[in-house]
Amino acid sequence: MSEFLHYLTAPYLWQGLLITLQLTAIGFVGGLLGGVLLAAMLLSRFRPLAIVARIWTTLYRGTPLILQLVFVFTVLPHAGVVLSPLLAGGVALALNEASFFAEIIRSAVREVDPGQKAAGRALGLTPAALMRRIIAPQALRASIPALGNEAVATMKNSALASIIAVPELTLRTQQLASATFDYFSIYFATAVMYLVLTGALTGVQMLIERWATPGEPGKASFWSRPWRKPLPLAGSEPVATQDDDAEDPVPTPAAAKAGGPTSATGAPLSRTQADPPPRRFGDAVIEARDLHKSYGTTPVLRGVDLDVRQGEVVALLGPSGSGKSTLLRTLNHLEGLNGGSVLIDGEPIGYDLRGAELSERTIARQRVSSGVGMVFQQFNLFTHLTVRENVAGPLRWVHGVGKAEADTRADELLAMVGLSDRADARPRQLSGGQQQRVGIARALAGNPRVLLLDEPTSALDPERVAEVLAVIRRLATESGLTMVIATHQLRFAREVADRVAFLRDGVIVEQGPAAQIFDAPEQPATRRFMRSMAVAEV
Ligand SMILES: Nc1ncnc2c1ncn2[C@@H]1O[C@H](COP(=O)(O)OP(=O)(O)OP(=O)(O)O)[C@@H](O)[C@H]1O
Repeated sequence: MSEFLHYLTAPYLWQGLLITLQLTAIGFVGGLLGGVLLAAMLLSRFRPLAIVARIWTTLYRGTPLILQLVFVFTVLPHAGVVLSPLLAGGVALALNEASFFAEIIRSAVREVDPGQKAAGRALGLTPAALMRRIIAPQALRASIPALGNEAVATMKNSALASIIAVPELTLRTQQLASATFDYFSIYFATAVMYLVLTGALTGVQMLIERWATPGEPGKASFWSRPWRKPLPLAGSEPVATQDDDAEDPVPTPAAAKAGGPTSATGAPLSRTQADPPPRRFGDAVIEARDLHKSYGTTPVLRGVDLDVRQGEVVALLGPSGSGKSTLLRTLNHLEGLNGGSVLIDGEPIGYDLRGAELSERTIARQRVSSGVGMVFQQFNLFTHLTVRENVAGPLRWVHGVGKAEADTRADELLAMVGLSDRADARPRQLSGGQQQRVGIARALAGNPRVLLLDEPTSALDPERVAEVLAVIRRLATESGLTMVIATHQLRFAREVADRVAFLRDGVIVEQGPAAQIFDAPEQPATRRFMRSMAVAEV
């Protein structure tokens, strides 16, 4: 025991430990930076970059680290790069770890909910803003356990640097044991040192995980650090609270009544209905012409024509799979087209005048200037942000509104949908109905001219449907907002829609005033659908 304690405190081994820590730090930090770069290349749409990154990761993951160490140490000097053993060991470790980090980061980025990515795009976030504000924070959080594992692996792998004479802990252990023949005590002391270090790394990982997990009761949260929270503003307190189970929780959307939400100062956030862009095609805000869309070889839209006029509420009805959601998603170019065109206020969206698809960055700007907001079936709230941040964030990142003003605006909108008291909650702490009301508030924040609602109540429990329909009903009847609603709620559609378009197999088989389509549909398919849905709704 005394030998063990003697070696455990031996300066010779502690110096080795210090070098092990240095190697680990170089390997981890360098590996992380390289991993981010490689992951970006792997995810790039520019195929040559992705191919280079794939070859690199295959080479580095497919060959032993010990060979890579020798390679860096002995081959680089021939290219005029002479590194000390410590630096060569650190660089070799970093190069090796980079390919593992790249795969961790790549898969974490891919795992971020595609619905949230679609919501970010629909809100007008550019690809860079989407990555920075929505994808990276969530991917980073999801990567923490795997990154922690890699930190431990880097430390253990650093022992292999002894092969190029880096005097780290393992090499010194071997040297000391060979000189004293006291193998057991020395190796035991070294094992304890490694265990303490790797245990400390695991502890740090767990702390970071706790810190970065938002909304866990009793846990400090990276995303809700006190110093990140907005200061309370005079008059910015939510003005109404609402019972979760209330049937009709919506105060009057006064801002929307006045032509859509405006900023806290009363100034337009991006554009206003009082100052519309010049229209070239009469009163139509949306003009969809001969839309064709296929997934693979399966046609989903087969020549859809749809005009929506300013202030009109159009209900898209049709059997499941008829293409309602797809049609809505083509209207703001969340889905590209195989044929046809969409004009918003006379301007094509997604394509230039020659029909070439524009860059995502340009399309993001088009989405903002065209003023098309969207509400999703699955809500698609940003799960790493609070309710208020979900509404205020896009205002800041897309419309350039200051934080205080954006928060005030968010609070106004949350009051409007009856969720003042949940502004600091995380989306997963809300019921489905509440989440959808936040989704509506978020879509209204940018002062849209047109609101697309993609089956806004389909994912809700029956008892939550009424609260969301109440919000939409108020918007439809009081705000003057142009709306296109895909829905299976016939009674609701009949109540709010000015016009109904009935889709079947990717074609609008009948469209006209709501009363006519509901009371006297001309097409047998429409009649059959209305009959079957009426039975289902009884
Ligand atoms: N990303 C996709 N990849 C492949 N097929 C898809 C995709 N999205 C939709 N589809 C298919 O396109 C067809 C139309 O889907 P869509 O969601 O537009 O219909 P819908 O009328 O909205 O249906 P529902 O009322 O059930 O939501 C369906 O057959 C669906 O399986």
